[in-house]
Amino acid sequence: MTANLNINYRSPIPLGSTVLIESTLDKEEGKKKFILCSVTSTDGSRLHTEATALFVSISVSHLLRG
Ligand SMILES: CCCCCCCCCCCCCC(=O)SCCNC(=O)CCNC(=O)[C@H](O)C(C)(C)COP(=O)(O)OP(=O)(O)OC[C@H]1O[C@@H](n2cnc3c(N)ncnc32)[C@H](O)[C@@H]1OP(=O)(O)O
Repeated sequence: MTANLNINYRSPIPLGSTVLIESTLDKEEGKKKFILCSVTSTDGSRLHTEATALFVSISVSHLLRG
């Protein structure tokens, strides 16, 4: 479950262009997974977007609680 999501938009993505999206597991602490993500041009020369996210593992009952 997404607990936190931060996105920095560094440069516009031209409509119709192809981009490279890379995401990596930065670290894991118990139920918490910290993810890094970037969106670049396919040759990697231009950074479009970078993001960090925290995902927390949950049980099904967490969802049912509402
Ligand atoms: C350009 C790139 C784009 C990238 C796009 C990517 C696409 C992604 C797509 C995204 C699409 C989105 C679509 C969607 O996903 S939609 C879903 C959106 N998310 C929700 O609705 C989540 C609502 N929140 C909850 O259900 C609960 O709060 C959760 C499950 C998150 C935790 O409740 P739970 O009762 O289970 O656990 P806990 O409260 O004991 O916490 C456990 C641990 O976590 C730490 N903690 C909790 N919250 C935060 C926080 N905000 N910052 C920092 N830390 C936080 C907390 O301190 C504790 O740490 P520790 O004390 O154990 O060390």
